[in-house]
Amino acid sequence: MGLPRMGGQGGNGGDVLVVAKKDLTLKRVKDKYPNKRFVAGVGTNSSIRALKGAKGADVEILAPVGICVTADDGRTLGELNHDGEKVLVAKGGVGGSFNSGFLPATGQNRHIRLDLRLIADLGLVGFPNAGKSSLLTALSHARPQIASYPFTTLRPEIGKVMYEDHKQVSVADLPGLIEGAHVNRGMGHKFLKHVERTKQLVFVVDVCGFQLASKTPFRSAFEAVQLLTKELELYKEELLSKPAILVVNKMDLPEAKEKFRELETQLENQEELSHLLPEDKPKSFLHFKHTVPVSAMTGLGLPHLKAVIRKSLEEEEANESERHRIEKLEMLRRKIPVVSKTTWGQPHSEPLD
Ligand SMILES: Nc1nc2c(ncn2[C@@H]2O[C@H](COP(=O)(O)OP(=O)(O)OP(=O)(O)O)[C@@H](O)[C@H]2O)c(=O)[nH]1
Repeated sequence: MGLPRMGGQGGNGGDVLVVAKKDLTLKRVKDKYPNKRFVAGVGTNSSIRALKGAKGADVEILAPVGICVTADDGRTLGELNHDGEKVLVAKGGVGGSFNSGFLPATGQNRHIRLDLRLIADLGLVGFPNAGKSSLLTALSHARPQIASYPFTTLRPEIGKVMYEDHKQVSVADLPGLIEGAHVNRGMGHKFLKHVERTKQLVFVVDVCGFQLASKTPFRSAFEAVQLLTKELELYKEELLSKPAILVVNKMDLPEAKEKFRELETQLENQEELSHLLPEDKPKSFLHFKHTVPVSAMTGLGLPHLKAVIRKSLEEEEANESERHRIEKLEMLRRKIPVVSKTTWGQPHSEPLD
């Protein structure tokens, strides 16, 4: 409020902004703000000592880089592509002054939606040479570089998997992960930062295991799965809450079938076998929605993998829309007071539970 006697001007209300912060994930944002309601500070009235009242405190909603902010009418309010970028979502009301009869104006009030712009539906995660690029080529129309030495993939290569009914699914081949990627070894963070921007993960392992270099130890397929899990966990644990599919590649190699059976048994008994793993085993084991044996080279198992990918995405979409429906209902329930019919003339409100 302005102070009429002195022609004073009240302070403006604070603003609500969304601010991009690197290394944040959408899940962390959700957990941090369970109420999903943000109210900026009220401006102070003008007084004899301060004819112009102070502005109310702004509220900053921290969100991951790559966020698109939309209003509930579908209008895009802004995109945040770099750390520290901000978008104003609700402006505080202007303080009262001579022009407004010294009364303050109401601030903006908005429902917003935060969407992480995904680079692809699925992200291929695997140690170098597991055959991610070969798999992407075999599944889609991408033409990634393929070579028999590690780190061929330097940046995410996106391929489109086509289905007979023209449905398309995008798959990103993320640069080769190595042990210690979470501390930025190899392509470390460059790789890991993309993982958040895919809906689901596809772990790719060589059925025969791998050895990164002559000085590093040999890792079985089972160990590769656990080490990949550990790398993701150490970087950002919540990445492991994404649905995951395990693709066991190079099934054309001799003894692949026996090795695959062995891996299946090991995955069924992960807890009991944890003592066999290297010291840095993951805190919790991943349970894959599907485990699919393939050969990117001969095409074995690829039609099945395509079907599994689609099924998994559709299942998640159904879960997601159900979650949205429940959230909307919850929101309505909190917002709409019920006017009791029994107390005519004296409406009283009660929550709709
Ligand atoms: N036998 C066999 N070899 C394969 C198969 N898939 C890939 N390879 C070979 O494995 C090597 C590595 O394949 P890539 O597709 O480049 O592996 P990548 O995981 O993308 O490797 P990075 O780009 O380093 O992360 C190449 O020599 C491929 O020819 C397969 O199904 N069977």
